[in-house]
Amino acid sequence: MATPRAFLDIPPLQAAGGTVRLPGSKSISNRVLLLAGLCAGRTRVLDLLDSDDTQVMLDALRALGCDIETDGAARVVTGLGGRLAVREARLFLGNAGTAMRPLAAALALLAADQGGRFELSGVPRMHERPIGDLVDALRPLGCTITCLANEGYPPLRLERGTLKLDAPIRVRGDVSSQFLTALLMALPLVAARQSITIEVDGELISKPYIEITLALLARFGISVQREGWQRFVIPQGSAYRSPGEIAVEGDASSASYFIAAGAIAAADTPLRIEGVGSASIQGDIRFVEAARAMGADITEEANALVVRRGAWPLTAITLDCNHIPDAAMTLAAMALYATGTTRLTNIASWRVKETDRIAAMAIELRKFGATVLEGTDFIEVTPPARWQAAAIHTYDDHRMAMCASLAAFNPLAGGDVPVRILDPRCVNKTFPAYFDALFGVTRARTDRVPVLTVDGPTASGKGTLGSALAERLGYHHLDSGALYRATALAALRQGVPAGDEAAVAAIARALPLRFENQQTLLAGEDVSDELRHEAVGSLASQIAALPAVRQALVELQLAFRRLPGLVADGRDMGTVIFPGAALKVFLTANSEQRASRRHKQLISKGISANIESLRADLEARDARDQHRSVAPLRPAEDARLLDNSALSVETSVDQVLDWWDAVQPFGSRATHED
Ligand SMILES: O=C(O)C1=C[C@@H](OP(=O)(O)O)[C@@H](O)[C@H](O)C1
Ligand SMILES: C=C(OP(=O)(O)O)C(=O)O
Repeated sequence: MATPRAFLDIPPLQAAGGTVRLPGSKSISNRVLLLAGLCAGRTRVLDLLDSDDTQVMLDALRALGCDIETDGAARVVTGLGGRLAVREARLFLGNAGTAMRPLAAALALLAADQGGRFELSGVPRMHERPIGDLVDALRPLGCTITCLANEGYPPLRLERGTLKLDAPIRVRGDVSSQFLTALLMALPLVAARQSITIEVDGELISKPYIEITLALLARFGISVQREGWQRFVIPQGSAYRSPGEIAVEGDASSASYFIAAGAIAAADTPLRIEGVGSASIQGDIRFVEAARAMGADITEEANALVVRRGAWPLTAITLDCNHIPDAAMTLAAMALYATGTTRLTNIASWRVKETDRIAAMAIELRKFGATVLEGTDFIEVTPPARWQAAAIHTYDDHRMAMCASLAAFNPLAGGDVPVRILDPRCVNKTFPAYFDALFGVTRARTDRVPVLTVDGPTASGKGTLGSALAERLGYHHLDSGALYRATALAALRQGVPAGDEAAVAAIARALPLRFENQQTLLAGEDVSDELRHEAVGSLASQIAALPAVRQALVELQLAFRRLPGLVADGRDMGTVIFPGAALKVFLTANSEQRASRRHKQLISKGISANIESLRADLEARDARDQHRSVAPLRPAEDARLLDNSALSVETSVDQVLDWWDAVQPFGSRATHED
């Protein structure tokens, strides 16, 4: 399933269970990439996260002259060995704090020491995320840093300076721990001749992220000496040494959504989460303790977690969340299922992350009917007395989208409403396949999984329309014609004649067919092009008239109705297979148009064709389809008719989406600002 652009509607969810594999940790991935890029030689990185945040780091390293190869599932980074290969670059770092802050420190030191001019920028929100404390720590060292728009914020320009490293370096840690992390990762670059001391001013937040930094520095040969959280010393002569190969753990913050799903909805089957466990170096693994306090039953393995529903409803908690700032957002979503009021404190940093997360969470959770109280550094959530369907703004914040998806379990707490996630692609920051993963381990009542059917005669463009709609809605796509064509192809290959109904039905029943990445695979072989051949098409039309064959394919077609929804195109989708579909479209076009489209399609594939005979053939097929006794081709009584003879594909798609929106619980207004 492709994540749609505008919104994703999640039907009410009933249960969670099964196995999910986590993507790599963002915090580890970007640290490992930077350290591999700064040290000498090659580092093979396994299980790297592939997402927007790591993409900007990879692009930046490439722009700086690091060689990055793909070797099977691994990435191999050849580092700079502490010497700038490129003296000037403009680096775009999106909204990745783990790229902006550490790269700013490393390039500020390198540019000051070796000469150079680097500009670091990001998305507009990145230019509102503070970096002043890091700039203030680096300037006294002789780094030349200019804030190009507002003092204390990116974009930044970094240029030649004169380094003075004798005095301890002071940094504030109460706005973000990433400033200290940035210094710890960058300063070994200049620690050859003297030890370097960093002193933290004030209370350090998000401390466990410093533990990740120290653990990974150790893997790269740097052993930092420390006195609590106040003083860190990088010994003289420190130099990065590649570990050769390093594997990235699954992301513990990403695990939190599935831990929550298990705590809320794994009542029958446990939810197994693979990729992190008790051996994790990520602080967010301590989300497990918070989830347990709310009632989750969690068994920890070294690299996996098994979650079951424990206490139900969940128990409200009051918790200082400073140590788990990211995963704490998930507790706010779990609070929707708790008895009483959950209070999450010491989370002021939420206000300077991807969005003002305290404000955003308060506004959006209220839409479900929850009572939410916010303060400068806390949030209190009391569950809805009555659940309301809501369209949730995500503010380009991946965690807002992932947290909001958990509200779809509302049937387990007396609700029965779908959840609309606006701009769901924001999950690309750290977890591009989030919704696939979620739908892989959750279940809704079949009749709540929405279906949109598109029926119509041959060459009416229903396949094109169906797949475009599925893409826009983020739904699965069933091209039911392909099932008949694949049965026909299999029959042709096995020499079974169309007249042998029982034998063709047996082939249909056991059809080893899969749809994957726009390909149709028959027994593992890509037959997408072959299915379009006229011989296959005309046999398909003949066997589609056989009742036993149609019956054999019913189960297979019904099985396509999976979360989050289905667009099914064919000839009897709305009349026979999915008679309860929320929207049925009957697509037509005149035979002249259809013959001309089919002609173009064949010619573009290098297959010669005669337009007149195609048209005669189409009309003969229409007659056969309309008059067959089983499931004849006709519009369902409640179908919307769409004649696309004079319409572009985009116009047809927009028309159907308008109809679709009108039958949704939210109505079309819910997608706009409200
Ligand atoms: O160092 C890191 O990898 C991170 C530190 C935390 O930021 P703060 O230190 O700003 O709280 C966290 O929120 C962020 O997602 C990742
Ligand atoms: C705060 C986050 O990201 P960043 O690394 O950009 O700070 C986050 O992922 O929740």
